[in-house]
Amino acid sequence: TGQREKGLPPGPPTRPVFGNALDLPNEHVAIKFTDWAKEYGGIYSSPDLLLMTDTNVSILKLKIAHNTAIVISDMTVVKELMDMHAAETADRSQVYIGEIVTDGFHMALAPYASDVWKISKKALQSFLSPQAVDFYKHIQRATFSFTTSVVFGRRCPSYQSNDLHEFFESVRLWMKLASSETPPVDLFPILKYVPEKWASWKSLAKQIRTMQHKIYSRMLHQCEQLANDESEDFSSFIEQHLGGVCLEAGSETTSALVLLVLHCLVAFPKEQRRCQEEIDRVVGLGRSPVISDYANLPYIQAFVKEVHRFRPVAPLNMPHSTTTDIAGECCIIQARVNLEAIFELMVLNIILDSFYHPEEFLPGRYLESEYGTKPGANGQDFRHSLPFGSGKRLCPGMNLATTSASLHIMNLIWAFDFSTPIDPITGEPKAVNLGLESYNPYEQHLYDEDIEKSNSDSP
Ligand code: HEM
Repeated sequence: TGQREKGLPPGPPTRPVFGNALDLPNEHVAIKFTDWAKEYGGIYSSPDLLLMTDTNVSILKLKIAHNTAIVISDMTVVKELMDMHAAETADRSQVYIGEIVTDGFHMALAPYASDVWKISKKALQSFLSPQAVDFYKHIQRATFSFTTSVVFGRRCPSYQSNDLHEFFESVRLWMKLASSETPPVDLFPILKYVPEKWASWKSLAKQIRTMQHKIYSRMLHQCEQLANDESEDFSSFIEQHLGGVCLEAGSETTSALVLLVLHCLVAFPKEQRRCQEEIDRVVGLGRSPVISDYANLPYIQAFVKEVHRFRPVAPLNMPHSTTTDIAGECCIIQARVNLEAIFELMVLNIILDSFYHPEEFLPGRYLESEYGTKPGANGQDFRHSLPFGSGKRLCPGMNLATTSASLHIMNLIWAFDFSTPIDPITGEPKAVNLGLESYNPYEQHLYDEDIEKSNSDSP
């Protein structure tokens, strides 16, 4: 025990029984991993490693005991193992404490082959897809689904469903028919006798009638079928847990991202000013930002990408586990090995080669190249989804998180100035601590100085 098996990538020297467990600090394990990555390269191994995932978020601290952990910090290896061998590296190893707390119903901890993961994944795809994250459509779908479940005993889990599309199309046509485009037939009943070829409103009314009949009879038919077919209904227990999993996985992470952005706005006032100038130019004072504005705010987008790189919310990702042996170009990895894709992007040796001044906060790098890499660097294996994991376990809430964080960030930048308090002794703004320890407790004090904007009427 504690010895590195033959065939594993190189790694730090081990001790009998403990392996490398004693070499790991209690906090900020990512930094230790990063030091080892500098020494042993983009992939290395550590037998009998006691892993801690460190998310920079105080409430989430998982301890996972394993025999062997493989730490990856090289984008090409991430691509090979997590993308090209996605199915074989999509497992999670058992977390005993997690089993006690969740009875095995937690999607993020569930084995890849389990029903819990498969059912949860399918359910989340329907309401966390990019289309579903369009909030306006989402509200339409939710209210429609609520009514259909009461009336027809059937939810409408997707905005893509025919029922929903056809129904709202029929509503749109109804509205058109009821608008001023239609002559006032009830006021002038003689209009009823105008032949249809000169009264397009008559054709429209018949078209709506046909549509409605088709939709409602189909839904009734489905309802009758459902009464005899329970296979489509997934366990309410999983459903119940899924909501909790999303709350757990989604709320703290998204708020951590927004807080990290605020932290960097405070720490980098020049960049803050540039974000504000951009939003003032694009959105102006008369209304608050909406999600469609984000596409027109390249500097703010670059700022957020730089925050993801500079201080990732989940620098260690979540460990994946292998289901079979993998003979990759980079190495041979046995089954049931833990893969830790680490994203401490600021200091990784491979990343040091890819970015200009990687230790500095420079949003402009993302205006110069897609992934912020320096000219000539091999950026082909990079991707913007990296902070959300990889392969089959890629965060299903990525679109929701991106949309909701973007909305918060735009509105905060639009409405407020952010700064540290003035030091009463020096009369200067207090220094900003950008070290890892300053994440928690979150110490920065934020001030709203732009009262005019924050009080302005917004639609
Ligand atoms: C800034 C916000 C977020 C970040 C940085 C983030 C990051 C991550 C990461 C790194 C993983 C592990 C991926 C892997 O194993 O490769 C993950 C998994 C997951 N996330 Fe997120 N996440 C965020 C928001 C959300 C939201 C809003 C939801 C849901 C509403 C969500 C639901 C989940 C779930 C269910 C999993 C488990 C997926 C699985 O094991 O198959 N996350 N997330």
